[in-house]
Amino acid sequence: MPTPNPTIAVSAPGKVLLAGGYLVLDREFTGTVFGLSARINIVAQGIHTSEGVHLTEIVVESPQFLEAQWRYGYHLAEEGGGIKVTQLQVGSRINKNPFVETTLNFALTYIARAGKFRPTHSVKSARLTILADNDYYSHDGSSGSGSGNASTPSSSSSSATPPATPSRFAHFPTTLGNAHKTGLGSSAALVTSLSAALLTHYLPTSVFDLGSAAGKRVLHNLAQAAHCAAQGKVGSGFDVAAAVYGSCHYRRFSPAILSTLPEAGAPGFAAQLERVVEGTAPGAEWDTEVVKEAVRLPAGVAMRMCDVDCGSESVGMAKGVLAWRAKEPEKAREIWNALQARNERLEEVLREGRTDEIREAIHAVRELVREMGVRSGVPIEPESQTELLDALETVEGVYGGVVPGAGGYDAAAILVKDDDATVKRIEEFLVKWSKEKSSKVKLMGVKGELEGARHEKLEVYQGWV
Ligand SMILES: Nc1ncnc2c1ncn2[C@@H]1O[C@H](COP(=O)(O)OP(=O)(O)O)[C@@H](O)[C@H]1O
Ligand SMILES: C[C@@](O)(CCOP(=O)(O)OP(=O)(O)O)CC(=O)O
Repeated sequence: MPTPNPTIAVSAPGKVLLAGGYLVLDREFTGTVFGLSARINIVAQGIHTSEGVHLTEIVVESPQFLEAQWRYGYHLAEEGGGIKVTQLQVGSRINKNPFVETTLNFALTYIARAGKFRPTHSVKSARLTILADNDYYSHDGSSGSGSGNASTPSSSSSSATPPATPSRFAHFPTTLGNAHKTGLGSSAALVTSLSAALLTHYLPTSVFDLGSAAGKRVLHNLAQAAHCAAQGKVGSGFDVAAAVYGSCHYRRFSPAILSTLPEAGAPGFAAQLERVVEGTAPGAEWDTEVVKEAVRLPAGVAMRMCDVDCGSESVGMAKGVLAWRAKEPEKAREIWNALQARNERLEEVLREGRTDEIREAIHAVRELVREMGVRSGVPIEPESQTELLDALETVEGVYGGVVPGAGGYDAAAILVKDDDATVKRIEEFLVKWSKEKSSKVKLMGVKGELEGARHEKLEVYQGWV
């Protein structure tokens, strides 16, 4: 009887781009990336079948949500196309999850190559359970911190039994498609943690070790490739870098690295994926730069996020900024060079613990971000956000804040004194502010955190798997 693959748990953090929005799309510039305490957790376990039953199936489920189970059969695609999954129907209809499906195609194909598996049979059936920390989503129009959003387990139609006591993982009485995302990078954290879970479950530690530098590199390259394929575009990849490495100074990879890769299941996909992931494909060596030591917070300072109840579309925003850059290349270069220097200065002030310089360093960054916004006609730091950030600075214990990532109306990242009294003052201020401005601004529970993808203890997920 072959030994079953072990039951394991891993997690990967969400992201926030504190500085370097837009610039980080270009390899000439960099981004200041923070990992977050909100994680996507995955438990991977074998599926036990009675003797003689040949079942080959991968089941992925998100028991926090309604109708969130995806079942797949799999086969070896012809002409070296790798392992390709086919979704099986659950109930009356097929409910697609392109991020899960693409990750399975990529990760299982790589695992079969790297583990030198014989044809499909050696990939055994498995069940993967996804548990997302509550701050990734809000519902009932509210964005909560901690487990405030938890509803009773009885509203579940899922097969798993949630624990009876309020837990770290809320039960959202909605489908994933209807859940309101808070913008913490759920898809990148999901693709990364699902890849890490599959690699750890199927491969011996001698081939893949999440705790090693080589393991992190393989995970990063695989997750970037799968995430780009699933979202149908190549972004800067800072969100996947945050999920793998946690907080870091990030320079993107050359997009050409992924252009050599056939579609999952197409002839030659398996061999080329292995080369791309291992960085041995000629002309496709990875040039990502991740400097973890560069990004730190001063002792006693925390990075917190505010959720502003109002969505903005960052894809259209990036198009607008890049169109301006193409139209006014000289001015854009001048602003981006200056902004890069100011972003690096902010990073340095934080790293070196110069707390009394944080506010001024943030003001310098925001000034040029606003200029880029005005010139491109894109609301990167719109007036309502300028007002909010300026007003937050009047709260004792708040050093300053920015519109993170692409900017827009929906979030603020703030640097604050890391104590309960400051949190209380901010919460009180935001209640008053929301009333006065007829908007909904909330302090989320999530904090900046340094660590990236990691192993977790199975006990944490008791009652869910
Ligand atoms: N908890 C989860 N379980 C399963 N899939 C998830 C989960 N969270 C996110 N996803 C996947 O990620 C997609 C959201 O990705 P996207 O719209 O890019 O948002 P984000 O900006 O949060 O990354 C979902 O449609 C789903 O496919
Ligand atoms: C414009 C960007 O540089 C930053 C966007 O950061 P956000 O955190 O706003 O991203 P989304 O999660 O995709 O909404 C694009 C990029 O780097 O890919």
